[in-house]
Amino acid sequence: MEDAWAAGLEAQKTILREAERRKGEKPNDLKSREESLRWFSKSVRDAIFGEDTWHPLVRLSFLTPTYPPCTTPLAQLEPITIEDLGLETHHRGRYIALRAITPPLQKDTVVAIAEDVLDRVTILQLCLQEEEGVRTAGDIINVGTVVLVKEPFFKITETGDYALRVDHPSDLIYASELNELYPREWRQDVPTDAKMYKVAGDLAMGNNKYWKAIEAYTNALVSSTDPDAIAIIKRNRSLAYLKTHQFDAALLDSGYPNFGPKPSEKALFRAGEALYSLQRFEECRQVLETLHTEYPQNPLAKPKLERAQNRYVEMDTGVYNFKAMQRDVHDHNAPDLDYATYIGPVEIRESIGKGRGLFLTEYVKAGALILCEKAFARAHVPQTPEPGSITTMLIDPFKDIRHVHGQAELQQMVTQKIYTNPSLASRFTTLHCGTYETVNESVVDETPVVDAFLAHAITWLNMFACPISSLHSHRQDMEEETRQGPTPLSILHGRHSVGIWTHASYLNHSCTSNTRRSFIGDMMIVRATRDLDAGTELSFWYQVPDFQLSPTRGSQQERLQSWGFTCTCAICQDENHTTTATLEERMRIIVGLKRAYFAPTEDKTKTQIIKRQLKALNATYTQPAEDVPRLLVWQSQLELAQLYIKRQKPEKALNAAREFFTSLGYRVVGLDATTSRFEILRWGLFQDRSIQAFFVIYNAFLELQDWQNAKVAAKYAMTAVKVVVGEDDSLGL
Ligand SMILES: C[S@@+](CC[C@H](N)C(=O)[O-])C[C@H]1O[C@@H](n2cnc3c(N)ncnc32)[C@H](O)[C@@H]1O
Repeated sequence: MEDAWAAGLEAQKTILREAERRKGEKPNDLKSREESLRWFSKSVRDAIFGEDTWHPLVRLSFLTPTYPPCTTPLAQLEPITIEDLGLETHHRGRYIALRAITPPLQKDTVVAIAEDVLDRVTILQLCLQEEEGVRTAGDIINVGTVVLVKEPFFKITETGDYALRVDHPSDLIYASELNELYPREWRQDVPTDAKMYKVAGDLAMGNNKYWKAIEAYTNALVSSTDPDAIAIIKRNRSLAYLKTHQFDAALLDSGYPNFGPKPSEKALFRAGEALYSLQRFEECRQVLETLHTEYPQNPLAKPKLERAQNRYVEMDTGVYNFKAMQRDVHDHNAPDLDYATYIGPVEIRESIGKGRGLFLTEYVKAGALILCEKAFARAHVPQTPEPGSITTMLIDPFKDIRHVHGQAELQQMVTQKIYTNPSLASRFTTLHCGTYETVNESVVDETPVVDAFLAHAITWLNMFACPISSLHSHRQDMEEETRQGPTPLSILHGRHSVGIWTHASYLNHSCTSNTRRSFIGDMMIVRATRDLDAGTELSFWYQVPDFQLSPTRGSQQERLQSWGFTCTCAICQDENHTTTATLEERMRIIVGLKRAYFAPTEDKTKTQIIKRQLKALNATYTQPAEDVPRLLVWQSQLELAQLYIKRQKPEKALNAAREFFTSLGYRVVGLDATTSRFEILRWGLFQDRSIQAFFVIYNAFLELQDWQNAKVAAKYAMTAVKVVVGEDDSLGL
């Protein structure tokens, strides 16, 4: 099966790569209407029986070479028909009017057969349309739907058929009969009675057909002159927009911010809902306060106002009910949480050699909350897929890149989000896009111009993998570790859903990072991992620098390759200056350390061997650990400390724990025979397992009956927990 799949995929990629040769050709073998309908019926049958793909559990979609969206107003484009379309050609300066003659087939794209005004037919492929839950394929296109495709792209598909492919959502215009570009040939005697359209809209609303309702209300508005009727139609359309997640349009139709002398209850309510969904909590709170004051009998006014107030407080203070957040994720299995974004004391500015970066505007202590950010978009991928569930795969046949799992969905989600809610677009479109060249126009024909390829480039460079909750993964990792011994860090990360967080996206990578990200559902929490001065650039790991897993020179740079930069942090620079012989020597010692740890010898012998080998390992480093944290040392150092605790040697455990922290560049006092209180004078490179190291110290002090120092260790352990799982409120959950 796998071989056949790989061969099938390769064949499709070859068709796409070779298509370019026929660029500009007007094919003389266009399918007739009957042939096209037969092709469509077969495709539907194959889709039903899972025979439309080389692998029944993989849904493939293919990227085409990038091209910009149309930025010419429709009125300045000239019409074209199917027989004049050239293959692999973007028909700049043209538009084509098409009418669907079949219902849609939902594959990786929405597919239908459509005719032009000369009765020729073509396959129409609509890419990156809304998710089925927001808009069904039948609402996107159906028999009789008339669309105008701007600057149509006619191409050879991966199956060798010809299709008109629409990548940019803004290149697709739905034409109503009242639109002057609606082809004359298809015009019927259209009633221009506003009342009739309004009734049609109301009926559609009653049947939960919100897209139809929007179309009918829009037609009603075109032919309405009565201001009262217009206000009512707009309020109704506002609700339809809310139901279809078009919050900008819903807000506009509600009349916000000018509700007039006697604001309507429905207008206030709908404006409140739209503002809430756009996360404009301060304005939302004000509108709902008016609603509550003007219409105290409205049963929803008070709870909705309280909800908006809670979001406002979170946004303003960074104080969250983390326990409730964790409950939402675990008990209610709801990865998309209803909380506000908090942006701590940070600003975006230039970071030399790294583009822009995120910088602190004030001093913060280790563990401080920097960001608690709701995802701009998040594609959920279950950790353990249900048997038989479909994997989506986005293939770039020209660069031979595969984007698996949530990445294809994420691109679709962000593309639709910025198209349907243009006020949110700039948060996303201003993110780093590498070398992708963007178009200048953002609005044409009063519609946002959405570049699907820009969305792809940004998604690729800015997305992060996320577990359903870091608390949950941390517990799983701990259980795994108890059963099997330490797991390499890289295995613990990157098996998750993916998302975009538009503020966190400004953090650059450093292997010597000073913050850590964690997740609760779709909330990303970024905390400082050390005390940091104002003006410090914040960084986190894009990839964990796990030199134990891939010890060869340059392996970390390889892991970072897809972001298109070379890390020049102190650790990476030091690696460049270290001889291959030394790197090999370190790996020999590491192998010896692992062997010693898992050997069936008694703990006393084990500790002696580990101690000796750690000494040899430390001797291979030339730079002080405060400048270059020793990523190959800390893990064995922690194992040594844990062995001493097991052997009830608290002083030795404290000493080994001190060495653990020293190897990561920390400066600590109070873990030796001195009388100083235990204290971290300088924080080093944070590792998740600092939690265990603090617990070693805590247990050692308990054994020594040094309650004061045990308390200090417990406090540090809680800071570490907060950094790793995002919070420390729900430890008892
Ligand atoms: C998520 S964005 C980070 C913000 C980005 N610097 C900007 O200007 O918007 C990722 C991109 O930042 C740059 N970057 C991140 N870390 C870097 C580093 N350590 N050195 C150089 N460039 C880095 C790379 O271009 C990478 O593709």
